[in-house]
Amino acid sequence: MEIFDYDHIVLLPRKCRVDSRSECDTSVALGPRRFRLPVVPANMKTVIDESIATWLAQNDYFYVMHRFDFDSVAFAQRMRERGLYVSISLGVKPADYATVARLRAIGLTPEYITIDIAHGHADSVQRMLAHLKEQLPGSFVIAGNIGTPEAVIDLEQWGADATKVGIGPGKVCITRLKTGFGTGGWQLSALKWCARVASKPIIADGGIREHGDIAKSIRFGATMVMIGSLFAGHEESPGQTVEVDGRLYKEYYGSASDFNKGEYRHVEGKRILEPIKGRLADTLREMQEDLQSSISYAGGRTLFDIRRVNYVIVGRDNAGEHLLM
Ligand SMILES: NC(=O)C1=CN([C@@H]2O[C@H](COP(=O)(O)OP(=O)(O)OC[C@H]3O[C@@H](n4cnc5c(N)ncnc54)[C@H](OP(=O)(O)O)[C@@H]3O)[C@@H](O)[C@H]2O)C=CC1
Ligand SMILES: Nc1nc2c(ncn2[C@@H]2O[C@H](COP(=O)(O)O)[C@@H](O)[C@H]2O)c(=O)[nH]1
Repeated sequence: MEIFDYDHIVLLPRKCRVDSRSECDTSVALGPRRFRLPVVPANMKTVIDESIATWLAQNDYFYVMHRFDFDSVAFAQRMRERGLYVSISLGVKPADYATVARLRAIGLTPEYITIDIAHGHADSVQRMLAHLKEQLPGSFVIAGNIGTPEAVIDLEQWGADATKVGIGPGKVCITRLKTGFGTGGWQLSALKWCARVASKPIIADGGIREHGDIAKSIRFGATMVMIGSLFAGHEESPGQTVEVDGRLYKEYYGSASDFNKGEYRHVEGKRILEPIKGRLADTLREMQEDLQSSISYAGGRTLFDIRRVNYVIVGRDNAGEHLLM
């Protein structure tokens, strides 16, 4: 198996089929809706809050609200009152079952539910998937996080409508250091490996450092990418603003960090500072423009035309040209 990450891959252009990049369509369907970009901010406390979720939903972007110290049912009701789609996160503990019961009691079926735990290839996820399919059958359920083809096959069989791939590639992840496990350092080839067996959409989660990494994820089988660090440093990001030597930063911490948990137990995340770089809307616009360029370099007009291109591996022992998957 080839092992590589985002840094090691360059995609190869094909003859251009458009006169302007504005002809290239970056939109993607996921479940019941179509979104402007195959990009979703991570469901983390320092990346998304209710006001960002509302803005994203109003502007046809996908969002997944985080689940930490947060009433997901009240949030879902407020989104409904605003006429917006609902996309929440769940764990697998009794409190998460209580959330499902409350949603059912008020007759509110979220369009999207993301089951999001550290080791998603687990009986606890199978039980929650079965429960959701019984109690809220109208919801599109994303389950993770996982990092192997076996896990993709199991989660899909257990009822997941999409899987989320990525264990430890994130910027504030320390899973690989603390446990020795994960897809950190080879996330892109782990994605390729998982995509080969997937029959449903994959969300590639973690390790995106440049806008071009979005196109690379699509090339290797992702339908959507989840991004934390690139979104955490905006003016409206929920993390605390910190000034260091006259420069402004936003704090960005892992969901499994002591900063999120409030205690130092089973810590697999850390806290860093991201330089503040303007407004979220401007970054999303730039991502869209860059992805339109990617589609044009792929000789395409629509997002998944990117999957047709060849690639080279650079800066690795096994460098060389590679044909289609
Ligand atoms: N993508 C990644 O690499 C990682 C992401 N995270 C994120 O951090 C957040 C918190 O995650 P998590 O702590 O799982 O959520 P929760 O605190 O909701 O815990 C979920 C459940 O899974 C159990 N659990 C957690 N890790 C393992 C494991 N390795 N083996 C067996 N059981 C486990 C927990 O029990 P107990 O605590 O008693 O073991 C708990 O019952 C999530 O958003 C998750 O996605 C966390 C780590 C890695
Ligand atoms: N191992 C850990 N992974 C975490 C933690 N908190 C979040 N995450 C994952 O990181 C991505 C974001 O990655 P980035 O490279 O875009 O910054 C996020 O979606 C989670 O899957 C954590 O505490 N430990």
